[in-house]
Formats: sequence, C-alpha cells, structure tokens
Amino acid sequence: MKKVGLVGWRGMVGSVLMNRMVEEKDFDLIEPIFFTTSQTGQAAPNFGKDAGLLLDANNIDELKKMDVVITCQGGDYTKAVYPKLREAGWKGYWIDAASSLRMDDEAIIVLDPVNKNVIKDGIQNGVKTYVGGNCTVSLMMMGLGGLFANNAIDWVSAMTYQAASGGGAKHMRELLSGMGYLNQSVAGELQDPASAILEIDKKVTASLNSDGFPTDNFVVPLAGSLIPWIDSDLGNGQSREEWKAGAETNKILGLDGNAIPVEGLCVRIGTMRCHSQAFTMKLKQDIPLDEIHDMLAVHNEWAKVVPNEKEATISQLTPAKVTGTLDVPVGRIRKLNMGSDKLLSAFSVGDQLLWGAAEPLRRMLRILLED
Ligand SMILES: NC(=O)C1=CN([C@@H]2O[C@H](COP(=O)(O)OP(=O)(O)OC[C@H]3O[C@@H](n4cnc5c(N)ncnc54)[C@H](OP(=O)(O)O)[C@@H]3O)[C@@H](O)[C@H]2O)C=CC1
Ligand SMILES: N[C@@H](CC(=O)OP(=O)(O)O)C(=O)O
Repeated sequence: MKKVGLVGWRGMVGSVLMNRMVEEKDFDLIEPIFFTTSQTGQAAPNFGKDAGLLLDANNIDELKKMDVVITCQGGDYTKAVYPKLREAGWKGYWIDAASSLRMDDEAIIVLDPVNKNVIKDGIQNGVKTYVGGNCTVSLMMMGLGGLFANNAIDWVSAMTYQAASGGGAKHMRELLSGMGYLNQSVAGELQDPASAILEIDKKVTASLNSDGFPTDNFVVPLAGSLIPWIDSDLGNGQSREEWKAGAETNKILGLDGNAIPVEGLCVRIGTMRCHSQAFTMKLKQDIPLDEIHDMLAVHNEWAKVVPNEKEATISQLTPAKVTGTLDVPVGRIRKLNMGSDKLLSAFSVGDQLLWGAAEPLRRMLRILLED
C-alpha cells in the first residue's frame, strides 16, 4: 500500500477532499499519514483507519518517507517545503491544490475528464508533480469540455461570478456577517409592510458604507454589492485570476502558449461556494445547436445540458441547485444575434470546492494508485 501524506486536511478544501475520499473509499487503498503545521503530536483523524499521531508538515525527513504527498495547505507552504523536499532527493508524487507550481515546466495541471492523456503521458515520462487548476478554469473546462475536445473553439470570453469560498473560510463568514448586518439595519422596517422601500434602501446603503460593516477580509463590502477584481493586479489592466484563464486552459489541454485565447473579467459575488460563468465563444465553424448539445453532454458524466428555456434555467442553473454536487450544468446555449453563426453563448455553474479544488486531486491519487 502506498504511503500517502496528507497536508492541509482540516482546512476548507482539505475537509471537502477528506469527505470525498471517505465517500469513494479511497482510504481503503492507502496508508494515510496526516501532517500539520500547528498540531504536531496530537491524534490524527480517523477516516475509517487509525493513523496514529499528526506529524510535522515541515519535517522533510518525515515527508521523504511518503510515496505521495497531497497538500491543500496553500501556496506559502508549497513554496517553503516543496523545493527542500526535492533538493533532499525525494522522488515521490506531489499533488497540490495551490497555484504556486501550476505553470512550472515540471508540473502538470490535473483535470482528468479533460486531460487524462496529458496526465498518463506525464506519468509515463516520469513527471512527479501534479497540481489542481484554478477553480474557474477547471469548472469552465468541465462544462465546455465537449467543445474543447472537438477542437471547436476559436476563442472564448469568460465573465465570472465567483463565490466567497474562493477567498477561504473567513471570507464566507464575512459574507454572512455582512448579510446579517444589512438585515439588522432595517429589521424594524421589514416587519412593517407599509414602510417605504426607498427609506429602507437609504438605510441599507448607509449601512453598506458605514465603518461597522464587516470588511476585514474582502476589504470592501461584498454582501449587497460585488467586487470586480479577484487576486492580484498584474499592472496591465488584468487581474491574476483573469490571466490564469488563458494560461491554465492551454496548459491543461497540452497546447502551446495562448493557442486558444481565453479572456474575460472575474467578479466576486455574494454566493457561498458555487462559481458561475457567462461565456461568449467564437466557434471555428458553424455547428448546429443540437450537435453542440451532444458534444457537451457526452464529454463527461458531470456536464449537464440545461435547455435554454426560462423554467429549466431558473430551476437547474443556479448555485442554490448545484452547491454540494459534482454536477456542472451548462445552459443559455444559443447563437448570438450578432451577425455570425459562429458566435455562441453559454452559462455554467459549479461547486468550486469540488471540481474547482478537491475532486481533481482525489482523482489524481486514484490514477496513481491504479497505474
Ligand atoms: N479556497 C479555495 O477555493 C481554493 C483554495 N485552494 C488552495 O488551497 C489552500 C487552502 O485553502 P483553504 O482550505 O481555503 O484554507 P484554510 O484556511 O481553510 O486551511 C488552511 C490551513 O489552515 C490551518 N488552520 C488553522 N486554523 C484552522 C481551523 N480553525 N480550521 C481549519 N484549519 C485551520 C490548517 O493547517 P494546520 O492543520 O497545519 O494548522 C489548514 O490546513 C489555498 O491556500 C489555496 O492554495 C485551491 C483552490 C481553491
Ligand atoms: N482565486 C480563486 C480561488 C483559488 O484559490 O484560486 P487559485 O487556486 O487559482 O489560487 C477565487 O478566489 O475564487
């Protein structure tokens, strides 16, 4: 049995990963060893198997004993530990949720329903470092996988609606605190059906901009507002989150540079853990809608085509419906009335902690175990 070191298992992404590993009985196939950066020596969690005590996640000698290390601990941890581990001669498999190593030549971005061939080639060629993709990129590729696989896309613009969870657990809490703060500020008026809506709105706006509104994590209000910037400022008008779309999509597909341009604006909105995206695509040729539906539906078992009708859309294509599931529904598929039959729109929703973070890592482990 392979010794698998788990780092970051009690964080938000790590907890989702542990749940999925239990559901899929992955622990039956491995010898799990749990690491921590803060609780060395305490009892390890028991996911159906006694795993002794927590080991120090910065102890290179202990990590060196692992066949595989899976980390959801974050980029700073990866930057601090991964080079030392490799310099110490460790030849094991490193599976990582953080973005730090994604674009390194020695790393493959994993999303096996889309790039199993790239992963298999990598294993064959001795690649030992496998990194999960950015959440919006992975979710776009799960939803539109059929079009990418058929080399049907000339370019795509992805306008995102990203959930608070992308920032981490504290950001989710802040969103809820903000919602509560706004509600409290007009609780009395809401009880009274006769109260004037413009008075309510005035109070809500004042609350949004008041010093008491919780903004420690997002810096500005999210509840009752939105934030059209995610991740750092690259200085060229683009956010790092927007840059990832083109860079990672092409790397996942094993294409050079920006072979398929992917561009757009990334926006944080007040949802908990589902990222949504509105796509505008130029197809390489005019493909009939029913063929597009077929391509999307057969590509992977999680992409679900939603008919472009009001009832189906509002009941199936929302974070409320999708949260906690592996489904990636894709709807609003239509040719845009802009003078070309090659211009297509689509909208997708997906749980960013599942396909956007934990699931590709879990499946990468499975691929290694089955290899
Ligand atoms: N959030 C997201 O959407 C995505 C995140 N990622 C990557 O995953 C990394 C981890 O993200 P995320 O899971 O959100 O981070 P968390 O902040 O939830 O967890 C990170 C670590 O914080 C430590 N920690 C300290 N206090 C607590 C506590 N009370 N409960 C749980 N853990 C605690 C744990 O380490 P220890 O046990 O060692 O103390 C834990 O592993 C990110 O930095 C990013 O690189 C990737 C894709 C998406
Ligand atoms: N940046 C994403 C979450 C994330 O962690 O992305 P990445 O793994 O690319 O750093 C978001 O905020 O929604």
